[in-house]
This record gives sequence, C-alpha cells and structure tokens, in this order.
Amino acid sequence: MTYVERTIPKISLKNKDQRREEIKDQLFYAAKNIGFFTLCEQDCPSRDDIEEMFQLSQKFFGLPHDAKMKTPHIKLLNSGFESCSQIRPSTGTADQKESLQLQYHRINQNWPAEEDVGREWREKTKAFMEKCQQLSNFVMELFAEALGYPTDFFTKAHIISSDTAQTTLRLLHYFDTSGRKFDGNFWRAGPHTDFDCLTLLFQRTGDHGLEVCPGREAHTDFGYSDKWTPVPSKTGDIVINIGDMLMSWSDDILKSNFHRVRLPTPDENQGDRYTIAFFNQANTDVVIQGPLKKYPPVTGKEFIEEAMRKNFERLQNVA
Ligand SMILES: O=C(O)CCC(=O)C(=O)O
Ligand SMILES: [Fe+2]
Repeated sequence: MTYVERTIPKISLKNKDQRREEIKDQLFYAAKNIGFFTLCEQDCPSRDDIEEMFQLSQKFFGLPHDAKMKTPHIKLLNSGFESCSQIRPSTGTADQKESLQLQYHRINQNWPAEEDVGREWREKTKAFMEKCQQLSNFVMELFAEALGYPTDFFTKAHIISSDTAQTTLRLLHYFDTSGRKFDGNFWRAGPHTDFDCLTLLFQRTGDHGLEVCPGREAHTDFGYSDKWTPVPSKTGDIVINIGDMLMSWSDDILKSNFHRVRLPTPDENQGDRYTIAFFNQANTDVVIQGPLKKYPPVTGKEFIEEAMRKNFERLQNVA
C-alpha cells in the first residue's frame, strides 16, 4: 500500500457572499482534480451546531441495542439503524461500524422515539439538516455556474421536504478497537465511491483514518490504484466530496473518487470514531443527464437503485 502526498484543498467560506467568484474557482478546481476538499470558516452550520450534532449522535449510539433497533435499517428506503452489516464489494467483509440514516421527510416514520432520545433530539437534528442543505445549496449553485448550467440546476433537484426526497443524514459510529485483533481484510469503511451528488462530512479532531485515492476517469469505473492520501480531521471543518451522481451529471468533469476509513494501528488513537455525513441525492423524479449526453438519461430513483444493484452484483462475484 503506497501513500502519496497530495494537498486536499482547504477553502475558506469567510464573507462567502462577497467572494462568490473566487470560491467558485477554488471549488471547481478541487472537484475536477481530487474530488475532495475541506471547507472552513463557514457561518452555518457553525462549530457549535456541529458539536451539538455529535452530542446528539452519541446519545443515540449510547442507547441499548434494542432501543436502536426500534428504527431498523429499511433497505428500500435506505434509512434506519444498522450495525456491522454493510459489506463493501471491494472487501467482502462488514464495515466495523454502526450507523443511523435519516431522511428529513420521514421524521414521523423511521426516526428515534422521543422516549429514547429525549424531547429535543428530533427538532435539533432536523434543524441541523436544514443548515446542511443551506450550505449544500451554496456549493451546488457554484458548481452549476462553473459548469455553465443555470444557477438553480442542481438545487431545484434536491428538495428535502418533498415526498420524493432521497437526501440522507448518516450518523456514523466506528467502534473502539483497543485490544482487538483483526485478521484479514477488515476496515472501518472499505474502499468505495459515494453514489450521491455531494457529501458533506463532519469529522472530529484526532479521529483520523479517512483516505482518498484520486484518478477515476469515468463514474462507471470500479478500479482504483493503491496510491492513497489521508484526509485531515478537524472539528468544525467540513470535508466535501463529489459522488457518482454528480460525476455522471457533469459528464465526468467533476470527479467522484474512491475513499476508505482504515482501522487504527496499535500506536494510533484506537478509541471510538464518530463522523456525520450528509448525502445530497437528487429527488426520485429528477432526470439526470449531462449536456454532452455521455450517459443515457435516468431518474434519481433509477440512479440510486442501479448503484445499489451494481454493488450487490459485485458482492456476489466476490463471494
Ligand atoms: O466516516 C468517514 O470518515 C467516511 C464515511 C464515508 O465515506 C461514507 O459513509 O460514505
Ligand atoms: Fe463515502
């Protein structure tokens, strides 16, 4: 396994409305090359908002297993709680983690109950999703403009309050590995690309392990090289990466690259690792096709279904 030093661009959002053009250039450059970049000095969500969301997440994961299983993962909706059940086609082993996936419009359907997480949990989580959406919209507007599309091209396809929404907030908890020995191909999260448009990832200072492997030319490619680069972790900053849906929608101009979270080595922090991901996925009824028509048109629903199908097909090939 080789490590290569690369710069993960760090882009400040200070006075972002006055610096729109400058930020647009920086985002476009980062998205065309490495597909990963870090946003900092944003007003919203603030560092306090992010820290509060981590506390809410820890509150949920601290519940007894039975309480967490009251909102089980529903594959068809890609929502709910799962533990050690996500098997990546790249590894054939289950990720060493548990997660809760939430969709804004399903707050009364598959979200933790007030009796378990307390009165304010849902409202605060909902407000955090709104803040994530607001920031995502700013980034998606700039990508649309940089690609020469109308400003609202992507944002009007991501309406989280609609019944057709697919955007998901995923709370992630990677287990403490102290004293544990893993034989074989085990990962906190095996190598994969995201299949959404844009992922906002919140990490905490010291919770290392995320690594990226740039170089993908087409969103349909499954191969990746062995040249990885660590992505720094800092509480309050926001790591953004491009997913397959946006790579396709930009005719492969913006790059969705492989990334993974490796298990800590004995001389690293082996404690619990918490992260939060906000996956922007276009509404089910939106048609996805870039202006060059490099790929046939598909709806948001078909895109996600196909991504899931491919992942499971590969899994069968591995097995
Ligand atoms: O937790 C992380 O650092 C990355 C998670 C991730 O890549 C994912 O859930 O898709
Ligand atoms: Fe990912």
